[in-house]
Amino acid sequence: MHNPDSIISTRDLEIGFPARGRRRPSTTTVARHIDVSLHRGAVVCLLGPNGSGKSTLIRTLAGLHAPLSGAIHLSGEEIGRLSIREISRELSTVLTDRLTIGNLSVYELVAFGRLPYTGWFGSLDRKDEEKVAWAIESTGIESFVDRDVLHLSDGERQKVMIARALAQDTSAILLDEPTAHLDLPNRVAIIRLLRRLAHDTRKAVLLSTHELDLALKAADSLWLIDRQGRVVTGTPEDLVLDGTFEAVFAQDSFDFDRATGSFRLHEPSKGPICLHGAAEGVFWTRRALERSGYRVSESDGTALRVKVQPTAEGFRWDISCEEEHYTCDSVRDLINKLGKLES
Ligand SMILES: Nc1ncnc2c1ncn2[C@@H]1O[C@H](COP(=O)(O)OP(=O)(O)OP(=O)(O)O)[C@@H](O)[C@H]1O
Repeated sequence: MHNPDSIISTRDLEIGFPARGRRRPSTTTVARHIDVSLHRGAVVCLLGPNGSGKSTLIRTLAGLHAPLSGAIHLSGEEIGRLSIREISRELSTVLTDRLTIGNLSVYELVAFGRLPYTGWFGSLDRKDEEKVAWAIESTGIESFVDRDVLHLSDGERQKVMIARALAQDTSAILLDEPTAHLDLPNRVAIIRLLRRLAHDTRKAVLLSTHELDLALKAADSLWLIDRQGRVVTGTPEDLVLDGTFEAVFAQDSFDFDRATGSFRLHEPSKGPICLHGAAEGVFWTRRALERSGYRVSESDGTALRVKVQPTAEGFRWDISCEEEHYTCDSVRDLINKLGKLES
C-alpha cells in the first residue's frame, strides 16, 4: 500500500556503475539494500564520508542515473515508467554540475524552473511569473537578476540554482551539497528557507552535506551512508545516542563527543581538569582548555579544579590545585597559569 505522505521510496535499491567495456570491466556497487522513504514536510540530511555515494544516490533517486537493481517509487509510481516531464513536476534537483551555458540572465535561468509547466516554446503566464518572483525573493538574489549566469560567484550561483528549483514548485527537492559555497549567514538563511518550505508547504527536502553540525541541528531525519555502502536512517538524536553516527565517521584519532555534539579536534595530553560554574563561561573555557591539550571533565575527583564565576564585568576563573587557590581574569590568563602549574 502506498503511503500518501511518502514522495520517494526505495525497495532493496542497489546503486553504482555498470560494467562498460575495457574502461570499467566490472560493475561498481556503491551502496546496496537501500530501503528509504522521503516524506512530505520533512527535511532529511544525507551524510557520509567522501566517496560513500551521496551524489550517486541523489542522482539515482532523481531518475538521472539508472539503479543497478531494486525499485524507486515516486508518489507511488515506479520512476522508470514516468516521463521526464512527469518526474520534473514532482521532483526538482540542485546538483553540483557547473553551468556551461552563457548568454543567459539569472532571471531566465530561474524561469527555466517553470519549463515542466510551460514547455520549451510556451511563455510564462501570471502564475509562472509569480512563482519565479517568489523564488527570487526567497533566495535573496534580486540584486543580480539581470546578470549573465556565467558572471556569478560560486555562492551566488548556488543560490540561483536553488531559486530555479523553488520556481519549479515540486513536492520534493533534492539538493547535492547546496551550502558548499555559502558563507555562514547565507547557509543559515538557505537552511531556514528549506525548513520553512518543508514545514509550511509540506514539501519533502533531501540534502547532502558535509556539515555534520548543521545536519544534526537542521534535519528531521538523517540518512547515513557508511564506507561499506550501508544506509542507516533515523532521527539525528537517536543515531547519536546509539553510536551509529559516530561509527560512520569514526577514523583514527578523530572522535565524536556526545556531550557537546561535535567532533574533537585535539588529542588530550594534559589534565584532567574538573571544570564547572556558569554555563556560558564553561562552554568557551572548555574549548580553550581542549585546544591547549587538557582533558576536561565535569566529575569532581580531580586534583585540579576550575570554577567559572560570573562577575559584573564578565567572568572570573578560580583555580583550586590541592591546597592552593588562584584567580584569573581572562581565559588567556587561566591558560598561562595552568601552564605554570603543570611545569
Ligand atoms: N562514473 C563513475 N564510474 C565509476 N565509479 C564512479 C563514477 N562516479 C563516481 N564513482 C565512484 O562512486 C563512489 C561514490 O561517489 P559519489 O560521488 O556518489 O560519492 P559522494 O559521497 O558524493 O562523495 P563526496 O562526499 O566526495 O562528494 C566513489 O567511490 C566514486 O569514485
